[in-house]
Amino acid sequence: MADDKQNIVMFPFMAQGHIIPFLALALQLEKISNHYNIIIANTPLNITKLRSSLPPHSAVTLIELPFSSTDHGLPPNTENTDTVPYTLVIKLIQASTSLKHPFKNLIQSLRSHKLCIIADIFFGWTATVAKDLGVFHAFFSGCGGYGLACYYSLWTNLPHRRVDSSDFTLPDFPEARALHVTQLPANIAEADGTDPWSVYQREDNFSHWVNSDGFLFNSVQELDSVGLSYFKRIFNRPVWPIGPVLLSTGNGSRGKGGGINPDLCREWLNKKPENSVLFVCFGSMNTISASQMMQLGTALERCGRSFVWVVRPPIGFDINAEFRAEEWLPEGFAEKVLESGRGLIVHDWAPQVEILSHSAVSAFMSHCGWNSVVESLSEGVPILGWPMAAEQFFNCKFLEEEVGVCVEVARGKKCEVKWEDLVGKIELVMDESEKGIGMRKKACEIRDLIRGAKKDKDGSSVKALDEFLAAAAAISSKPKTNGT
Ligand SMILES: O=c1ccn([C@@H]2O[C@H](COP(=O)(O)OP(=O)(O)O[C@H]3O[C@H](CO)[C@@H](O)[C@H](O)[C@H]3O)[C@@H](O)[C@H]2O)c(=O)[nH]1
Repeated sequence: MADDKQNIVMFPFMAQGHIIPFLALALQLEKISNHYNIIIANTPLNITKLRSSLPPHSAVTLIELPFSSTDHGLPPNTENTDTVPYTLVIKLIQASTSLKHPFKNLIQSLRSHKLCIIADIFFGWTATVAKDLGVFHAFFSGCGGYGLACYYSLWTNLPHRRVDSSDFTLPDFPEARALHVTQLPANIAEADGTDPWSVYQREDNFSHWVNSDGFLFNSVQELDSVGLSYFKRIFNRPVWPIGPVLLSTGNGSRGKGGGINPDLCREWLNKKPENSVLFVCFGSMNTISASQMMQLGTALERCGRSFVWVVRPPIGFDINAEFRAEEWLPEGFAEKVLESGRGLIVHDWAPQVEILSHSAVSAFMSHCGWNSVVESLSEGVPILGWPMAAEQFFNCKFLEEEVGVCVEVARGKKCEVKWEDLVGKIELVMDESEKGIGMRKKACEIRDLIRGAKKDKDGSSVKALDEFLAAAAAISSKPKTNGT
């Protein structure tokens, strides 16, 4: 690699929701300038998948770090959260610390060049590796500032363990106001500081964050200032909101490869009137319970709206197994939907960015994963929030209470859901009611704000990325004194 170029080593956690924004950022950096050698490091199977997602002329280099899932008590070939049930995700996370030595070796081998590391927020330990070797390091958060602030504060303080009531506040993030215990992901609700999740987050992850040089966020300053300022306050480090970083149409197949041909999907949407379709999708790794699925199916049947619904086997079944519509959906639902053409049931994976950008789509029922949030709001599509895990509950709260572009329809993978309630909320957002009109208008305002952040050289996200690259170049050009 040419010496005058800066090497940027990017290291996402092994989950589609993390790899997608890293790949999007890698392609954006590649487009901005040919002064960078962009390297994405990951485990062999993720690298294979990434290779097929790279555009043909991309010069992004992919580097495999050795990893054997069976060494860590995981099933063979388990290298991504999309192939394991949620209960095994912690094992995969713990196993990821075995990448420390290969990662350190990689960084050492590249140290004679200008070098910068952009690592995942689950890989806190990379900041200490970087500090030891005297290499510039930043985290890139695929989560928004507000959601991650709540998530970080909860793990580090476990405030819900110290109160008797169901409502509580965050000691270092009062801006979030009251949280309710039902808004906690299962692993935080159960955490006591000694469980495997707490130990990983506190010891292998968060305790290393002080060693980083700053934080990149797939977010927008004008939208997310409160959450972003939390990280400036806690870490006294620069925060660069550079979003939205999106994988646009034409990047070939992503994720699991696609359960529907994007052309067919587009043709189906082309036949629908503007603003008439509800899109239902719960991210790259989540699904709902069998009873929730039945209620949602009934709601979609009764509400009379057109819809695209990405389905996966319900909780308790192998998420990658074949979908049994006759068992998990209301009787005759799939046939009726097909005959009437009112709905499109997509198995496992749909071209989400393309669907959300279609003018026929009016609302998005989503688990509020942050990629989904930015993809939706970038197109001015309001959200029916059904948070399920991680920081999704706080994203949903933020979007509903602070931004006004979301209505929460359900909470978690175990809650009781009634089809009548779902229909009511779908109507609320999609109807010509005052609330629906207001929410859609607000979503369009946020879309314009987001687009403004990426526009020309004065957009806040454009400037933030320039500032980050300048900081990385300045620090990584200095002669290294520490590290061996
Ligand atoms: O059928 C599908 C399903 C998903 N996607 C894409 O997959 C990504 C999903 O990301 P996200 O919406 O953020 O959901 P998760 O996969 O659940 O994301 C994880 O990572 C996010 C960012 O770090 C966190 O906000 C979430 O809580 C965490 O679960 C998005 O780019 C979607 O466009 C598709 O293209 N088609």
